[in-house]
Amino acid sequence: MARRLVPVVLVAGFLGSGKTSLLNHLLRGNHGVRIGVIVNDFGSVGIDSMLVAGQVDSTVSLSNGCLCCAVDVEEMDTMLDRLTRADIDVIVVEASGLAEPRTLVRMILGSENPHIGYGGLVVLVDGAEFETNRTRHPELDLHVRMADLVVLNKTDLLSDDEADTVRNRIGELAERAPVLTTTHGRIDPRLLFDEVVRADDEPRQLRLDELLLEQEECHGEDGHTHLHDGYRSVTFTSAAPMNPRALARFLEEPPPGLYRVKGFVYFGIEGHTERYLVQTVGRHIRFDQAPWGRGARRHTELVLIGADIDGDAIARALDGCVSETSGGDTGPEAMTAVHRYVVES
Ligand SMILES: Nc1nc2c(ncn2[C@@H]2O[C@H](COP(=O)(O)OP(=O)(O)OP(=O)(O)O)[C@@H](O)[C@H]2O)c(=O)[nH]1
Repeated sequence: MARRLVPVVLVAGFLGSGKTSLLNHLLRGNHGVRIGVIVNDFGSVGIDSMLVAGQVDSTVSLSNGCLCCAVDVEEMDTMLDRLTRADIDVIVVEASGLAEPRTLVRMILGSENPHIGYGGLVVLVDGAEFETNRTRHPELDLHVRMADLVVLNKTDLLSDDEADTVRNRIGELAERAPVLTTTHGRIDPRLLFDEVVRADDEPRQLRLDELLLEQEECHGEDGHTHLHDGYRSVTFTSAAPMNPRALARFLEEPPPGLYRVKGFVYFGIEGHTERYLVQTVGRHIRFDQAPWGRGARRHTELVLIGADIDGDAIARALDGCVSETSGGDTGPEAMTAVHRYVVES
């Protein structure tokens, strides 16, 4: 079996854009997922980590300033290592409002920890302050461009027209990244990580986050009804093998709004008939090879998740990646298109 990887999700955004709010929202509505948190405070007082909903055990706080300049890769690896040993399902790094996301992305992609995988760069935008902030800090445009997912926050402070204007601006910058519109960072956690089914679901004491969730539900404030915001998932299956070049092209140039793809693929090419597990976040692609279970039917099954995606167009594009419809090109050499993304375990 391929090793289970702990995704590391990076949450960035300018000062006050709503990162801590989003993190707290994830911690409260975690659907049983064990979330490890690295909070990167700017300055010597760990304010942000104090604001993170009581999850002190699983929080590693950096009180020595901005992550991108104060922590080298080895130090980051030590923190990630500590969290992966603690039986964590996902790690969320909240970057300080001044951190440079590019450095963080490089740190995760360059990490030598074999237990972690890149979980995506989420960039928050303060809808009310975006134009002012980007005038003063032009580098914010670059941050939005790099995002795998943009969260347009604080829309309660905007009229519909103003929200459209900011959304269009983000669309120009981020081109294909999905844009979620929300308040108080309330996005659907399932966009960032999978729900986990545990064998030990027997009666037990509620954890703090579950208590908080229950309290929110009592007050009718559970975010679930507001979460969806155009987010949806599409499933694709094919019994016929997939064309590696065509599928790689599809993943490299994902349709607008597509954020994640996960599942397994059957290429059926001589010497490459094993099961290829695929995970993408934005344009970051990863394949792992794994044997088929005994008696398992050879086929492809993908789940595609995004915001405002066109399910029919995606289905048509993937139908076009099935070998028999894509017109040949399926010799063993075609597998190089996929093998460059295979991670040896
Ligand atoms: N009106 C409104 N206020 C919000 C929203 N989201 C966050 N806030 C408020 O904005 C302030 C900043 O939010 P945080 O979540 O702390 O932002 P942050 O990005 O972690 O801030 P820094 O750590 O300073 O970079 C807080 O007072 C929040 O309560 C929103 O959608 N609407």
